[in-house]
Amino acid sequence: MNGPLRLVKLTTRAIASLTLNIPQRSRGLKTMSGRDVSPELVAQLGKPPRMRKDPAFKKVQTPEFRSVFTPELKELEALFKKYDYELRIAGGAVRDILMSIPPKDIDLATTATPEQMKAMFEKEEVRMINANGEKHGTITPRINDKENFEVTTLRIDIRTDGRHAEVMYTTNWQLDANRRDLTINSMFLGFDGTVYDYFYGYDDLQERRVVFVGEADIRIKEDFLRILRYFRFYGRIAKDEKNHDEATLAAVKENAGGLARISGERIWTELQKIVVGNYGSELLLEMHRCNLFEHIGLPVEPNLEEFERLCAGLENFEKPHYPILYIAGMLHSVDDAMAMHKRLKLSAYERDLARFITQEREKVGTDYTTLRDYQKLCLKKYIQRDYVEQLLKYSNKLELYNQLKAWVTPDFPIRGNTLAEHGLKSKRLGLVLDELKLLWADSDFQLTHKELLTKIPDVLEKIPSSPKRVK
Ligand SMILES: Nc1ccn([C@@H]2O[C@H](COP(=O)(O)OP(=O)(O)OP(=O)(O)O)[C@@H](O)[C@H]2O)c(=O)n1
Repeated sequence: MNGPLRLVKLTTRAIASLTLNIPQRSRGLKTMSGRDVSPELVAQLGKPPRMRKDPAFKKVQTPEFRSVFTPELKELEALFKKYDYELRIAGGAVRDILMSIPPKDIDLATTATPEQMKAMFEKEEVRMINANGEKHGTITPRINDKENFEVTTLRIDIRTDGRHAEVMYTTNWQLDANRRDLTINSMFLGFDGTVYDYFYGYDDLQERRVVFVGEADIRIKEDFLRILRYFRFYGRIAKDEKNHDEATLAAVKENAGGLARISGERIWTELQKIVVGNYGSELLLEMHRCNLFEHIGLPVEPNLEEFERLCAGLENFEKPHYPILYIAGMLHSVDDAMAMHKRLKLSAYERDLARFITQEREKVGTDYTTLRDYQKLCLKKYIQRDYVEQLLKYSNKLELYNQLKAWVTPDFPIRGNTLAEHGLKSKRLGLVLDELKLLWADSDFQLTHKELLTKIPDVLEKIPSSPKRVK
């Protein structure tokens, strides 16, 4: 979730009822200010998730677990212990450790409130950084001027609007687990190696099963980006490309429109990880079947045939590939590329590559056949050499791709200012330069500075006196 959190206080009765997710307890819930608890929350109480009777069960002592214990983390743990607050590793890091993957970063969860943490760190003279995090319930101590840790207070989402959450702090670990997206992301790990798993995340991880905590529909409505997170983690965890939980897919389909409310940048970040991950192409096709495309800037009726051809061809090339390269296969035209850019806010590089590929791909095999053709393309002013290499990859031209990769571009013997000295200006100068480069390429890059200058009159003959703007 992003955006600031708003805190509300609930009555004791309301809190008690949240603990167990039992429907009858949801009736008549009020916040302390007398407001009704959100309908989503009440709905959430509608069906209790699969819950473990004995959630604290396993001692993990894998190398991945031990490797997270830097002296700084140990020091932080000792501090929380001294003040009698509980501290555990939370979410994604637990999932990774249990899969014997060293976690990228370690999120920590605690029973201490942000205020309590601040008081503790101030007293112990521990510097805190990123004061911004506080409005998200996260304090970031920097230990020994060496390592930062994000510590988030246990919380419950009281009210959500699909993007932001209104939260309440709690000291109940199960309630915090209950607000998380997937069962595999809902576990905690104590510093003695105990796994705290309330919703069978451990079993799901062993079985490579990707499901939401409780009802998928509710979890997705809390944050529609979770639709894409589902596909991303499916790629990371599942053993088989077609082993989706049917109820989950149904909820994804049902809530597809919610993605329209999520920012392009966040969608693109997830989408990129999905396409380059395991089963990337199959997942993209599944996302299409779930009617997600129109909400994430991709064509409602994508170029499936081209996409299939592209994915098969890319197998012949060494990975990784740019995510945008896969996506370009789904597009029919330059207009599709620009519409996608408008929605997803691609980088300038990605936008131009998508545009270049959709514009040039039909010329491969017709206008462009030899290595020389591609070398000439590389020499054009607005074309980066990398685009041309990507075009060859895209078109499954392995041999030409390798040849172009091995080609060292020789130095063009003429500079723009030499032409300026010959009275040529701006656009016309650029066009002459481009033409001379083509002649130079045709001479196998042999024409000298002097020889090229003698070609200028011929070149000028070919160029209209007031050229149209070239894109
Ligand atoms: N929309 C979201 C985003 C995050 N989370 C919870 O917050 C944790 C941390 O989120 P994040 O850092 O985004 O993902 P990770 O699970 O750590 O995955 P990654 O390794 O890709 O960072 C998740 O594990 C999950 O418990 C959630 O419930 N819903």
